[in-house]
Amino acid sequence: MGTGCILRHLRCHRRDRCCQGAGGCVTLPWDELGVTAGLQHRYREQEPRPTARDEQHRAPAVPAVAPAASPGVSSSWVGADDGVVKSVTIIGWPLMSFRPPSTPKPHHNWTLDPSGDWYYWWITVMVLPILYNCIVPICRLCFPEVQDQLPGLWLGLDTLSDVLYLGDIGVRLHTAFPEDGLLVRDRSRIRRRYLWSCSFCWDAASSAPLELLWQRPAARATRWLRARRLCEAWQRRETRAAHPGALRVAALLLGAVAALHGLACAYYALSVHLGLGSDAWVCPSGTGTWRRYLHSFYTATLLLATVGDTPTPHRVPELLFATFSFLLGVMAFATITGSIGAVAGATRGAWHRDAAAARRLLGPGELRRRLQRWQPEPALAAQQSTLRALPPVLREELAAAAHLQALSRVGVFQACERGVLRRLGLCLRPQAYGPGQPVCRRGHVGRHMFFIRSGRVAVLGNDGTTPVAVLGQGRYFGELSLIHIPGNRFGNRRSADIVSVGHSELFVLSKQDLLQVLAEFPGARAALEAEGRRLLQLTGLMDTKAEAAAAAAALRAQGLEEALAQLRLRVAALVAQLEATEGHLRLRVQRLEQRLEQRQQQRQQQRRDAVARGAQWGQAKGQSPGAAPRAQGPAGAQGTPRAQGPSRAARAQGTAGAQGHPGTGGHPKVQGPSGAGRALGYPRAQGPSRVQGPSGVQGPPRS
Ligand SMILES: Nc1ncnc2c1ncn2[C@@H]1O[C@@H]2COP(=O)(O)O[C@H]2[C@H]1O
Repeated sequence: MGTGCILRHLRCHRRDRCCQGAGGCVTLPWDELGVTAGLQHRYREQEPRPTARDEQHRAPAVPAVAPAASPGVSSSWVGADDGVVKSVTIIGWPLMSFRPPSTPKPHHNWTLDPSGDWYYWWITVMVLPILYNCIVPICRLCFPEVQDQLPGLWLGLDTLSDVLYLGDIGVRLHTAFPEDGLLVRDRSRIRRRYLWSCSFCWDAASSAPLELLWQRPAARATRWLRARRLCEAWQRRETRAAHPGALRVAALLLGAVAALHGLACAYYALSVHLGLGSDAWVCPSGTGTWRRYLHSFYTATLLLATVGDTPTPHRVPELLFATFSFLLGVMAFATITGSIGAVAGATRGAWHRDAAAARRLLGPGELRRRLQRWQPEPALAAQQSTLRALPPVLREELAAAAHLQALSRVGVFQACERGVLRRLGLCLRPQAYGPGQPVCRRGHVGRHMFFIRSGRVAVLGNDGTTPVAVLGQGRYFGELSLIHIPGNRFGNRRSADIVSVGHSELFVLSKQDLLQVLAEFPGARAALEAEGRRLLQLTGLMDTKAEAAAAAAALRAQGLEEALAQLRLRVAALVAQLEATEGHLRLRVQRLEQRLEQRQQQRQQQRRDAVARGAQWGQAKGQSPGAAPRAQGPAGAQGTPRAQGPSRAARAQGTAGAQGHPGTGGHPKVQGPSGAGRALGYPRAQGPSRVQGPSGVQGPPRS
């Protein structure tokens, strides 16, 4: 939390309602949530503020529609606190205090906080009757003279311990219990939980008044069943002790002494049974009670410690007892060795050292109590770092193994193929949230979707304080702003504030990954969209007009797309036709050119032949040089009229059509294309009708 925020809080310290708005403080029903305000503010800014680009894509307006509690979603709220003003104090400084706008008049709810002082002192007191019942009745049973000497004292102590036992049941019926890191103070829930638990069975059995049926100290044997409470008391003592290691060693010694005491009593009872002083192994007779007890305790110590310095047993009961004691001793030795190792273990010691330092710094108060209840989540960080270090294939396998079970519990993915879940599992990032820590903030641009692995989150209403729904394990949220649902009034913005109720563990999936997965698996997308639409309709966040308009626009767009597709098809067919025609024409033009060339060659040959014949004819006549016939074209003599220069008509045609080129030996020029031919880009390709016939071929070049 920034300094500005703290100052703002200090300014509105005594107001009924904190300032609200972006960057300001938001009042939450702390008494309902049981959450520190500091946590709320600290994490308010967790989701990034919208960027300019996001602003462009934002929905037209964020409406002020009160989301109704959805019938399909549980809206029960647990963990309600006592409704008084909460404050956060650090080293004596009241940093902030909040009073909800409509705080109900606090009513006395007699419940004990299990981490509070009252409970701590009660359970410390309970150590005495439990120890009494574990140690004294067996002694009274095995040493009848002890029972007989002070019957009044034992009756009084028994009664007192029984009263305390019953009182303990009463205390347990009023002790709040933590759920997701929050205390449940609802008496009916506390009662129900205790009465249906195993603890109640043990407690009831340990308080059973069997002495009414059998007036012997052995009837109190069931009181031992309360020994579990002794362990709890010890653990609580440890959390407050400055030197928990020493406390554990003390507990170990106490346990050893109790075991030795029990064994000593059993040894004495066996000795009485075999006859006191009847051999060297049994307890000697003729001494006082205290002396006999000490002798028994000493022998039990030797037996249990497996020192082996005891007199040799001869009789069967003696042998059995000694063997049993040795076995017990071995087990006790192993237990003690292990416990000493645990005491020496650094991890817990370090935690306690840190916690003690933090407690000293924080002093008494709300924050200290919350710190005591706080449990770090080292597992998540370890998971992440381990996964990062692995090769991709192994990482995928591990991610699937780790997340598949949790993901398959998510309703919308239950029907999905395993491939979707595996793919999703690879993209998920676990994240832990503390009590009251915000996960999403209404109006912010959505960038992540969340799956609840454990714990619960509350969806807050429009006022940002009233929970409208509580989502538990296996549920998901934050999808509405990521997937495009036509008619969603909030568009790509969060439609509600979401806070973690207690300690919760979520899987976070980024928008990019979600869209990628949904693109690969359209079935999952359809399911998610259908579910989102249902939620929007239930919460009244669906703009039906916009939805209808979007549906109509989609229909129009679909029609246009279909028309466009048809148009594309027709164009493609035309292009194909054009290409075919073009190929065909090119082929024809080539063939015509070849034929033209052949004819031209033939005519040239004819012309050469005609000239040669003319020359022969002249020589054969033997004419004089003056009367030598002019080398006339064959047209003038006998030459083929075609070999002559082009006639006027032919020439006229030649200009329009293919004219022979005098300079190039009368090659006819193929007329350039016109119209479609030119459009084809083949200037020389002309239909055969345009290719000049032989009349177009010019006569032989003038030499
Ligand atoms: N009434 C509701 N019940 C359950 N979930 C809700 C309710 N209102 C909103 N949400 C979820 O809270 C999320 C807030 O962010 P989104 O709008 O992205 O998506 C929203 C839904 O997933």
